[in-house]
Amino acid sequence: MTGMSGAAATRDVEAPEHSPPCSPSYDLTGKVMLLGDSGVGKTCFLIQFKDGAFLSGTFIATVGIDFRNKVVTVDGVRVKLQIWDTAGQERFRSVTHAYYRDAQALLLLYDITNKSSFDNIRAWLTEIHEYAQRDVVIMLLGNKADVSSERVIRSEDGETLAREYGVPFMETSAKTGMNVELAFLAIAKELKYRSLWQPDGPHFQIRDFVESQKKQPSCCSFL
Ligand SMILES: Nc1nc2c(ncn2[C@@H]2O[C@H](COP(=O)(O)OP(=O)(O)OP(=O)(O)O)[C@@H](O)[C@H]2O)c(=O)[nH]1
Repeated sequence: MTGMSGAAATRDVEAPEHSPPCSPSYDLTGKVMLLGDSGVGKTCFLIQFKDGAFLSGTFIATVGIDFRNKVVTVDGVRVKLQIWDTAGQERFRSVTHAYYRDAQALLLLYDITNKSSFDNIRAWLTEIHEYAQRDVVIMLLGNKADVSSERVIRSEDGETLAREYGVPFMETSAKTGMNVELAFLAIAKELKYRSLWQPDGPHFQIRDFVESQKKQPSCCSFL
């Protein structure tokens, strides 16, 4: 009933009068995918958002694709985010391509301590443009911002790349939780805005919202 396909989130239709008197626990749904090289922290990012916990210890690569749901409330509207955690390993790409089409939003992660994960962002964006909806919401995230001693990608480099592609950007930490909730909140707000859009209604710019709300890592970028 509340599932969405296509580029815009859908509103729940009102239940017919003969339906049982239970209201759905959300007003909109949206499908979000986490993308990026293996090891950038996609699974940890999702678990931090969903459970407020950080998975440390042995790294177990995702096999194929997995998902979790979480409802966030933005401006009184409950948005159920269905979040798909994809495997970053090359051998699973053909599996994940099939899921791009229905996604309303994509969180594209690199690891600030891993240069190749940053260099591969352009290839990820090419893939996104090939397989995803044209108006999919994309956000670029530089994860592991807590590991400042091993930083190899400056925050400015992330900013510059994001500006080139016209997407919002912030650095995040799945370990400390920095900016994790904000990333999903911004997506939920954008989906709500698109779903309720009216020519004379309020205006929402996801990039401005992210810029005004994002936290910077406690230690500045010094590279
Ligand atoms: N310090 C720190 N470590 C992190 C962070 N996010 C993830 N890690 C670590 O990075 C490793 C990889 O994390 P995952 O979340 O499994 O990476 P992934 O992107 O899901 O990898 P695939 O499933 O192979 O695509 C794990 O050892 C995590 O503990 C972070 O924000 N900070």
